Amino acid sequence: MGITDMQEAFYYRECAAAHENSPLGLHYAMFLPTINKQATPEQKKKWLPLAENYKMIGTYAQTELGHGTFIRGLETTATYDPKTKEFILDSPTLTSKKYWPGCLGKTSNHCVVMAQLYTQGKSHGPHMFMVQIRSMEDHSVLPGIEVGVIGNKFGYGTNDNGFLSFDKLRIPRENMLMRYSQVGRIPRENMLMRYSQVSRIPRENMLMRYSQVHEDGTYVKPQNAKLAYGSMVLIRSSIVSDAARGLAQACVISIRYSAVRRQTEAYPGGEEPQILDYQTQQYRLFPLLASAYSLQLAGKYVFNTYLEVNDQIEKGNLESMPELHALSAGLKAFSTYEASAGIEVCRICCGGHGYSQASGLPKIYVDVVPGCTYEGENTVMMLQTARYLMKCYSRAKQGQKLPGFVQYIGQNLNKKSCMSEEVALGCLVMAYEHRAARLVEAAAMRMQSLIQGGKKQHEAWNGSSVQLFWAAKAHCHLFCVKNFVDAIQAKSLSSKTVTVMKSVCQLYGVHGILENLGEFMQDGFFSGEQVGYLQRKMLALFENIRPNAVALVDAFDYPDMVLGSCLGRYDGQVYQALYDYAKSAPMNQTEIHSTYYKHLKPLINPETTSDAMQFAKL
Ligand SMILES: CCCCCCCCCCCCCC(=O)SCCNC(=O)CCNC(=O)[C@H](O)C(C)(C)COP(=O)(O)OP(=O)(O)OC[C@H]1O[C@@H](n2cnc3c(N)ncnc32)[C@H](O)[C@@H]1OP(=O)(O)O
Ligand SMILES: Cc1cc2nc3c(=O)[nH]c(=O)nc-3n(C[C@H](O)[C@H](O)[C@H](O)COP(=O)(O)OP(=O)(O)OC[C@H]3O[C@@H](n4cnc5c(N)ncnc54)[C@H](O)[C@@H]3O)c2cc1C
Repeated sequence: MGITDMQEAFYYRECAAAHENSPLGLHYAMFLPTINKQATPEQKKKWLPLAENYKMIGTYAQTELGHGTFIRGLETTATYDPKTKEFILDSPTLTSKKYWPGCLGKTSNHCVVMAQLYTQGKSHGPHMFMVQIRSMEDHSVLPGIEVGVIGNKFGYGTNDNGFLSFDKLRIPRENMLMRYSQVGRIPRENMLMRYSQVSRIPRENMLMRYSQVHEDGTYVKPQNAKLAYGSMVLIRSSIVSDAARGLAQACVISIRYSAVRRQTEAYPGGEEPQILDYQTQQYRLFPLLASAYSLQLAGKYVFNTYLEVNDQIEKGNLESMPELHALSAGLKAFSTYEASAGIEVCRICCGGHGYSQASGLPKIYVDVVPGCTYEGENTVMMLQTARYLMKCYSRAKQGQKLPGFVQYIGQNLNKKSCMSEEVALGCLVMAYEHRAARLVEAAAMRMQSLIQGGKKQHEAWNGSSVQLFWAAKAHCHLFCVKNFVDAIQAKSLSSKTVTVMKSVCQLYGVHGILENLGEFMQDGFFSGEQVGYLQRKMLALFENIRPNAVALVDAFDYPDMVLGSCLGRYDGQVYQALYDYAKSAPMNQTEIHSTYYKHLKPLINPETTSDAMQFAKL
């Protein structure tokens, strides 16, 4: 299609087949970026044209039957043979078989494989290798490889997630993609070596962007071992917007439908009101609308931060890697948790029709919810963020200045809320900062008390991990609230837009406090009276947002073809669309279904079963 920008290409594909996870999804989302980010210029020159022109079609094969989260526990091995300058890839155990990678089972002819690197008898941890798994002539599986699909899943039916194992497959050193810290360049004649691959291929197939194996097998380690995790950080940074998009689309469908659907007399003999006028419907949907706006802003921020930090990394400055990791890991978890739960609420708010595929909501849900698992299981990601927050806390206690969004850590916790009837945005931010700072401190105190009580570091960590999770979640929630408030206050929006968007932002902050009241009140930061202000403000904001609710979802500007929903159509012709959808159901193409003759007729009219048997033989 000639679109070069990754995001634009994604939107184009979304329009063509919304939430139909593409069998080339991993090719675009991880295989191409991994070559781009983990490759040397020479190797990009060799592979990118092939991959961009769909000669090499690939995926990112890291997860195994036995390990997904714990990358350092992966069992696939890549052992360097200095005699032939090759790596021997092997799946030594049942649990080492790659399992889950998207587009692996039947589509890809290459994959980037994460394997434990062994050279000169020593292990150097997980590294990436470019491996051809199918012939580029006839797509047959190459010798030494077993590959297939993993079978039906909760969703993702259009993606051939697969399994893959190696039986002492020899691969070249050529693909260790390396641009920096090149100690001793790969001999030129090896670099541009024609890329052929069956059994004996030179050692250059190892992705050597950041680390390298010399021809004699000497290993040169990268500036930071986590650079090899870069592709995951990119996807995590993209998933936040992806989750926001799913939640926004679900809000469009459920709020438009709630403006069309009328149900139950408002009073005896009265007309049936739009269900959007029920306060309980507003209580469930309007905060989700606010969350969709908040997550969209958060998604933009984290992706822009990724681009900035990745730029620095490419120039050798790794200083902001930890902060980017903590931000992307935490927001990936926070956004997919919020979006998945929110899409389900949107579905339920549409009653029976929400349960129909005609609503478009099940498809959005099964497309977004695996985001809680892939690219780093959410709890594990939150704990990674907590790990970073603990380090910030101890630095704050030593009087060190903290970067960016973590400056609130270590603040004075004795103050009380400034919340008044007006519910100022600044008081909302202060409340979230206080909550997060308090939970970070509580987790740190818990860790310290366990260690002082004799627990080892890892025991204290596990014994504090619930509080660490709470702290990380509060940190991410603060980020989203503050980022939303900053956007409202910074935006040069028209006064009308600011008024409406300020209400949406206020609702996001107020609702988040009321839904997590214990964490905000545990230390008396809020008085009971101030909680009353918040409750009254929330109900007032529902009334304030109601007249603009449909306009606020129309503003997301998703075309009907992307929503794929009879309930969320722009023209509101819901019932005709549902009826047409039903009529078009394949089972309605015949008046009597063939199974009647075989299974029902013998029960209903046993005497005429013989006709049925005749029919069954047709
Ligand atoms: C276009 C839009 C598309 C959007 C939709 C796309 C759909 C895609 C479709 C589906 C696609 C699905 C595709 C898939 O699913 S692909 C498979 C995805 N799999 C994962 O994400 C695995 C998750 N696990 C991990 O990442 C690691 O094992 C973790 C991180 C958990 C531990 O790791 P490890 O055990 O090695 O480390 P450590 O815990 O000892 O910590 C050691 C230190 O390292 C630091 N550290 C750790 N990690 C990073 C990092 N990344 N950058 C910078 N630093 C990092 C860490 O802060 C710590 O620092 P310090 O505290 O010591 O200072
Ligand atoms: C739709 C889909 C697509 C995928 N695509 C790909 C792909 O293209 N390529 C690829 O390589 N992989 C892919 N995966 C695999 C995915 O990356 C892993 O499933 C994910 O990383 C989680 O690992 P796991 O399955 O081993 O879960 P586990 O880590 O076994 O998680 C199980 C439970 O254990 C808990 N747990 C694990 N470790 C810890 C810890 N340290 N502390 C506290 N709790 C812990 C988790 O919180 C979770 O509740 C895909 C998965 C899905 C569902």
